[in-house]
Amino acid sequence: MSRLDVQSLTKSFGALKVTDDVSLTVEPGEIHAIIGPNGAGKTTLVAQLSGQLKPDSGRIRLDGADITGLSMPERVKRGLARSFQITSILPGFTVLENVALAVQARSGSSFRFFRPVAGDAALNDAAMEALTEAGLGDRAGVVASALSHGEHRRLELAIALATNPQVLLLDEPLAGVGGEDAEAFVARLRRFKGRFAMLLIEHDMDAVFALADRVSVLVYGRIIATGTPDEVRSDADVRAAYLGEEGEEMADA
Ligand SMILES: Nc1ncnc2c1ncn2[C@@H]1O[C@H](COP(=O)(O)OP(=O)(O)OP(=O)(O)O)[C@@H](O)[C@H]1O
Repeated sequence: MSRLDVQSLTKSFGALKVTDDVSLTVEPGEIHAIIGPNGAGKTTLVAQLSGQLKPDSGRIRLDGADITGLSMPERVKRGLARSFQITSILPGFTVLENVALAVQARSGSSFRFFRPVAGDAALNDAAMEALTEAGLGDRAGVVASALSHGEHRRLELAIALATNPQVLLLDEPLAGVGGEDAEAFVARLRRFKGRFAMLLIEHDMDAVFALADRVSVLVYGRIIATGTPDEVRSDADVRAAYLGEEGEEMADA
């Protein structure tokens, strides 16, 4: 199992420092959640970890190896995968084809994109296994456009699982998912606990406090606190940063 180690990461957009000297670790098998108000820089941080965005300075290490300069496909090959907040699913393809195609594309072999997926048995087996684990095994042959929103989110999870992650970056996996679907999703993520590490960005405080081993709080690009859910919940700085509705939500969680 792998460990992600982030040291003094910084990133500015013009005069706006969106990632301000961020250091954190995701230990093997750990779920480390990042919470913070809207615009705190959570998505920008994940984009730098996944290789989508280049940091201005700082280092990202996976199992001690410096991956700061690696491309997204190279990071995926080493076991660092990202489940996307923005849906990147092809509506006209089946659920199974979507997983198989995405795995090909994300592992850097996008030139094979239009090769008949049905011919690649190993790829299909891996895709099917990931779908089953994500709770979509019975929808494999359905076109993706027929999926509900909650099923779409599970398909995104399946795509990430199919790349066999050691560290999985989850950017708001519960966005737009409510009620029982959200509870089932949280239960599903809990089952993966210990198998690979997860960095979880999520606004749903119930989910964060139910899942996370540690929580870091990002405010204006800086981590103001890191600790167990209980430690973070009782931290005065964190409560001040979450004044209002979310603060109450945090106190209740
Ligand atoms: N490409 C960009 N160019 C300029 N500014 C950007 C860019 N991307 C993000 N920002 C700004 O950086 C800040 C952090 O944005 P980011 O999306 O990372 O925050 P967030 O914590 O993920 O927010 P949310 O919880 O609303 O998703 C915001 O002020 C945003 O407007």
